[in-house]
Amino acid sequence: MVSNGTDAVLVEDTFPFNPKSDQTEVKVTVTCLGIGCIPVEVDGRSSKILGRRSLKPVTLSMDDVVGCRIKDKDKVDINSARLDIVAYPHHKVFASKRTQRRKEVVTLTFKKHDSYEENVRMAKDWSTLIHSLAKGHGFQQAQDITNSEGTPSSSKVLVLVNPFGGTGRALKMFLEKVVPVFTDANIEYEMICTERQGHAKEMMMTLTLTDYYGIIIVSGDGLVYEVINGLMARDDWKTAIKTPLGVIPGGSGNALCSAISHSAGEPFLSEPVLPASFIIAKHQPLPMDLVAVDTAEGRLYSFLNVCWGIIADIDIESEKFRSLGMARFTLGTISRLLGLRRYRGRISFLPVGEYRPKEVTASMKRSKSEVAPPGKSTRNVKKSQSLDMTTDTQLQVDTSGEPGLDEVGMDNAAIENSGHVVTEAGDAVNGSETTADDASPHVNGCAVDSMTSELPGLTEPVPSSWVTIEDDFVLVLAMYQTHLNSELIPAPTCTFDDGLMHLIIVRASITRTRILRVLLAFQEGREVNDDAAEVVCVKAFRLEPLTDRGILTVDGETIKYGPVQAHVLPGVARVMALDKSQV
Ligand SMILES: Nc1ncnc2c1ncn2[C@@H]1O[C@H](COP(=O)(O)OP(=O)(O)OP(=O)(O)O)[C@@H](O)[C@H]1O
Repeated sequence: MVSNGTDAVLVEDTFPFNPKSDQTEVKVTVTCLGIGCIPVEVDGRSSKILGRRSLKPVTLSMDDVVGCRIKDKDKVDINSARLDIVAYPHHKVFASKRTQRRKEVVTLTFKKHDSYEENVRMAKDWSTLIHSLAKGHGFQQAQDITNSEGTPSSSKVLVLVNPFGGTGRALKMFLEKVVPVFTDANIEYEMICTERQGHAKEMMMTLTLTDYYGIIIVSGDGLVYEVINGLMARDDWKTAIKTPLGVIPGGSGNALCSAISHSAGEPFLSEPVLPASFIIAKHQPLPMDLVAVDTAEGRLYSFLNVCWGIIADIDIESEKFRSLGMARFTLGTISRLLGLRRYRGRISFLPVGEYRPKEVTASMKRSKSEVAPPGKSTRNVKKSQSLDMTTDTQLQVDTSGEPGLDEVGMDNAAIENSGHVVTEAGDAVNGSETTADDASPHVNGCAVDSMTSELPGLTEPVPSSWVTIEDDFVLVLAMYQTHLNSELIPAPTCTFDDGLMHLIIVRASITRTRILRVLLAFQEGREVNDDAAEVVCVKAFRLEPLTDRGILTVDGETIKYGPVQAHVLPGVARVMALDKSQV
């Protein structure tokens, strides 16, 4: 039924499953619970009631089990002890190819002994074992359960609910949908509703963290950002930031939660709350990179992205339509495509491995005089007619037709003088010789990977090992999670702790139609395939906008417009996620 040679049986017994005491065999292995023949409740209804009268053997995967609970004493059979085992396996959605998790409860009745105490002790042993296996602790022997490595020291989590996040239903959602899963998974919690912007950050700065084994954020990315920056502002930030963070989608974008669901293989569809609650119930904290972002106003700690250009504009300018949920992004996209803006700027970065410029033809042919030294302005480089439109301008609004290369008929020669500049120490134009090993650990003698390391000041030149591009851009987006929101997946290959930023650069030579295609690729989680767009894996970057006005965001929050630079802090934080490879 359950056991095979590699999945040894840890405990087994027979149990009565009806008042006439028909016996059925139940076995527990590291990976599953195998039951000979027993009624199972699905969504609160018994399988008998559901019409499955000829009951078949049931196998519940430990991956789907969230917990067990000893039930109240039976009023009739007073010496028996009953144990509910709760799982959330996937079920097919009617008339669809999709599956959805649904609750199933298996009740085992322990009545071999004459006293309730002895029966309940047995039930508790089973409960402890199953509970530990459900959390992914791979015990080979039942007696190991007393030493459950990884069991948190505190028994409760702190839940922060932003009552105004997203469409303002976070509290109701938590009470109605999340609390039942937490109850099934024996999760104790303390809940606090945030009272104002900044409240969560203040709390994190003074909280006694040992009182909790994790912090659950029921809101959007804004509250996660506050929690992370609050933890990083503490004197004990090195340990504080290791507090596992869980997220329930109560905002409008929910990028982190979408990334967590995606990486766990749990589709973030019409019902994202149950999978998110399930993932938290499984409690498998994974390391997560943070990114230190230096701005003119100081340092921030970021977990999602740094964004400049069309996507930042869409995100921030559609804030006023927050009550529409995800629809606000669609509305914003249409508006920004109609009034397409290009931004002049300089992007410098430390690539991982060899950097091969995507839009190379122009750069390759460029004369030495057009190649700016790192950190030096190249504004006086001669520009083509079309790109002169945006040179030295404020933010440009293009109200003409398709604006890009296609329409104005720029050829390579024109591009050659267009002000696209790629610089790099050594053989700049032919691409860097830098290898992953060379690139990752040192920038001007600083270990970029080290949590204490610093990049040069924002006004100092970038290190000579960096690549610099000066051009007109439609988008510069540094991603370190797969998702931008629940519908856009610009960096599908990102993992929580890959120690990288995926720098997406879209030049202003792109047309509206092609931008739409890029956005479609983001929506479908596909690789972007456009001559004007490139994705570079970097350890650090500096972005210097050369327009006076524009929107720059970190994790969806607007920051002061001006130069920013960022570097990765690999795996410093922890997030409650599921490693699909282990599921
Ligand atoms: N009680 C409150 N009143 C007003 N603002 C609050 C309160 N609690 C938290 N906030 C702030 O609300 C802002 C928005 O919250 P959050 O980002 O979590 O939701 P969202 O913007 O809808 O989601 P997303 O960021 O995923 O789009 C955050 O900046 C947060 O600090």
